[in-house]
This record gives sequence, C-alpha cells and structure tokens, in this order.
Amino acid sequence: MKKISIQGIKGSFHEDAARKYFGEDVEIVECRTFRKVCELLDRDEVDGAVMAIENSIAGSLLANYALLQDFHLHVVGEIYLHIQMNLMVYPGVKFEDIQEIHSHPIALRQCSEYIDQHFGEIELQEKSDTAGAAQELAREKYKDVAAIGNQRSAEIYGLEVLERGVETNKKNYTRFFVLSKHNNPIAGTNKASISFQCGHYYGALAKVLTIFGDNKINLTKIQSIPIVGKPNEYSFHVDLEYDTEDNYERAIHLVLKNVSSLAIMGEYKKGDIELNKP
Ligand SMILES: O=C(O)C(=O)Cc1ccccc1
Repeated sequence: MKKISIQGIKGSFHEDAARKYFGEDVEIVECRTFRKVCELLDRDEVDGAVMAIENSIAGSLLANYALLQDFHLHVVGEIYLHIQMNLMVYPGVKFEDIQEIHSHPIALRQCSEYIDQHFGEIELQEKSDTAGAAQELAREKYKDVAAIGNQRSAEIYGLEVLERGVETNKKNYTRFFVLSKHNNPIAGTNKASISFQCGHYYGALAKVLTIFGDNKINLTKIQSIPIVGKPNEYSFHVDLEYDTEDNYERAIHLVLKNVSSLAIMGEYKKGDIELNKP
C-alpha cells in the first residue's frame, strides 16, 4: 500500500485531500511539520506527500513554496478541496457550556464571523491542525471547549457536531500539491508549475509573460518568493495551463533564453475546483 505523508494527524483536511486524490487505498503518515513531510519524502520513507499550497481566502503558503525549492520535490498533481467547517464538542456538551474554541489558525480565521456573532470575546486557541484540536478535545473530555474542523475528524474522534457550515465564505477552497521525490513524466498533462529568476533590467519579467501569451499559455498564478541571502531579489513561481504540450514546450524553450535560471517543478493534470458544488 502506498504511504503518503501529510502535515497534521488523521482526520485533517490534508487527509481529506489525500483521500480525494488517492482513494482509500493509501496509508496516511502523520507529520508534525511540513518540513518533516518533505524529509520523509526525501529519505524515500514515503511514496508521496500532499501539501497545502494556497487557500482561496488566506492566500499562498509561502513557507511551503520555499520547502519545495529547498527539497527539489516534484509536483505530480493538484487537488482543490472545498473547505467546510463544523463546530464540534464532546458528546452531550451544550452550546452555552462553550468557553474556548480550538483549531488551526486558518480555520479560526475562516470562521471569525460566526465566532464573533455567537461567542463574542471567547478565548481562541491555535492548534497545529484541526484534527489535532478535535483529538485533544476528545482525549481530555473537555466539557467547555469546542473544536472547529471537518466531518471526518468528528467521526474519527467521536465528537458531536453542534453546527455545520460555520465558515464565513462558502466558496472556500484549499489547493494542495501532490508531491513526489522522483519525476515520472505522465502523458496527457495540461498544467505545469515552474519557478524562474530573471535579471534586474527593464521589461525582464514582461518579456517572459509575453512569450507565454504568444504561445497560447494561460497563466493561472504568479507568486514571487524572496531569495534567502539575496535581499530585494525574488524568484517567480508560475502555474501555466496549456491545450497542447507542443505549445508549452515551445514557450519553455523561448523563456529559457530570457531568464537567469528556470526549474520545472512539475507537469500534471489540472485538478477540478468544482466551483458550483453546494
Ligand atoms: O488543519 C487541517 O486540518 C489542515 O489540513 C490544514 C488546513 C486548515 C484549514 C483549512 C485547510 C487546511
């Protein structure tokens, strides 16, 4: 059975993402940090990893972009997960008993309107993942704490869901990368993630972007990342969608002549964002 490392514990949104991509037939390997996720992959102790890279509300996880670069990992796929949050308690605990809410900081932020409306100045505790908050609540049998997380964590840790859909914005998606240490090219790709640096002269970046446009390549994301040790210099991480691999290869060939360095992080099949799902 394939082993897939994730940050956080079983029940987290990372497990949801891994299951959406790989199905039930994988072993989830829990890691405390994203660095550990990459280390296990680098040491060939797992076959793949799933890592959040951006959220439609909170934005990019820049530290994860930096890890991809440091560990030279390959992006072999992507997953968009519709994030729905639930307010969960130890069975029997009532709404009026809740004195604290525990969850991942992004989850707390995404539910701030609901929390403000129903709990006002309640104490919020940040945990390293939503499922970890749920597990601790269940283990310690807290009678005055609620956790915020997904349905899977409520089921695994035996919590009662007091309210579903407590996220402020219902169009809340997180994008995850599927990572591999080894690059096994697949046929029929239509998306790529690349990273490049260009010189400090006028029009340098514009020239690169024009090449993509001229070759019918659709840029879906551009993210600048500071280069450690080189203040005021950045690398650009770009996601590209293409109709034909020929167009893509021609564009990359031309771009190579206009950048100081370029790395192809991966070519893969684009994930379905399912925007119209309820
Ligand atoms: O804490 C989790 O369950 C995670 O997988 C991280 C996360 C937190 C909030 C939204 C999406 C992913």
